[in-house]
Amino acid sequence: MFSRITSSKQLCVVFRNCFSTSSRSDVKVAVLGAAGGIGQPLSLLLKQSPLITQLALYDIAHTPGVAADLSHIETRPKVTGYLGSDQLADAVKDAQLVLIPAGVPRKPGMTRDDLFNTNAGIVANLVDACAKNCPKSMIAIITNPVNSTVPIAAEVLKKHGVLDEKRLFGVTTLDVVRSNTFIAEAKGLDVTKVKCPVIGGHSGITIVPVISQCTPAVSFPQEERVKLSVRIQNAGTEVVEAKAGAGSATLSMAYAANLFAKDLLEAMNGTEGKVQCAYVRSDETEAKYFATPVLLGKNGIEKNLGIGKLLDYERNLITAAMPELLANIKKGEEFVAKNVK
Ligand SMILES: NC(=O)c1ccc[n+]([C@@H]2O[C@H](COP(=O)([O-])OP(=O)(O)OC[C@H]3O[C@@H](n4cnc5c(N)ncnc54)[C@H](O)[C@@H]3O)[C@@H](O)[C@H]2O)c1
Ligand SMILES: O=C(O)C[C@H](O)C(=O)O
Repeated sequence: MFSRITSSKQLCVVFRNCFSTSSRSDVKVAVLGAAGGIGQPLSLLLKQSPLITQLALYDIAHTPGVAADLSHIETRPKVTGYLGSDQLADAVKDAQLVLIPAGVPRKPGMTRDDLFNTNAGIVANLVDACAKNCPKSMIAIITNPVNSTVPIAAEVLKKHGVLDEKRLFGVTTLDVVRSNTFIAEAKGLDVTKVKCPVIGGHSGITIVPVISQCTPAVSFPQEERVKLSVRIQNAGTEVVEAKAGAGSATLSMAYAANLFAKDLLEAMNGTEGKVQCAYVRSDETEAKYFATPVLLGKNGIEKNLGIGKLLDYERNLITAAMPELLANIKKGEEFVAKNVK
């Protein structure tokens, strides 16, 4: 091939074609809270994506350093840093995907709902900027309490008249990642082949692992199934306690959010068959928001794949989750009604 090249212009074309990626259009991804425990490793993982052309990093502290550091990596996304509320609009302007891990994490003894008072306002403010500057963007909320911050985001977008429920996600991928890991460990399976859906919400008993739908199929005596399900529900707390005051899951969360973002970006780019569990607007149960597997497409959620067949035990877990989930959703909606103009 190279023997037939006669000019430097031709060489450039060959070089570009050899190293081109599957996507040629501009894809801007913004991370809000990019200097945090999740934000930094997540941004590092996103910096490795050939599907992203601009990686916009926003935080209220430390983004110039994080952006300068990441910008030296020899990968496709161009990194830009934004610091403080004056630069928020530019950070999200025309983004196709906004990932939000901004806000405070738990300390031992706290529930995710204990973060509501601090994080509700942070999420409302960041989503307000998205509504104004990138109204068609996919928005993926990581900030806890996810059960409430997703309804908050929806209500803010609704106030601006730009809510598209197919483009709003609560990121619950870490629950799936944990289930896959724990099941593979328990059964001695290749963890890369294990896929276990987790549905419901993202806090304590609202997390509902559906081990009966795991692939490959696995069976457990009931006592062991209960123990494993409870461990999955409490896995976040396991990390909070191990970190002993220094925060919650950051590295595994960055891995999980990157997995979710990768599948969503690929689906937006036309790859078919990408499925992830996510906490989304739902008609599956009486809860307005409920995590289930969703088929991703160019415009976000192509199809909600639903709850599927459950064991009585799993159905009972949903029943037990419902009061807390409904209260969390109501709390988020009421926050916007009372506090956001
Ligand atoms: N969805 C999940 O599965 C999951 C998993 C782990 C953690 N989380 C949640 O993610 C959030 C972040 O966790 P972390 O460990 O990265 O916390 P962190 O404290 O390490 O980082 C949070 C970052 O947010 C920034 N920030 C605060 N207010 C902001 C604002 N108004 N605008 C922009 N940035 C702002 C901070 O400066 C900080 O850099 C927490 O709420 C945590 O509970 C969710
Ligand atoms: O447990 C937390 O507070 C963080 C996160 O929601 C998790 O599941 O690790």
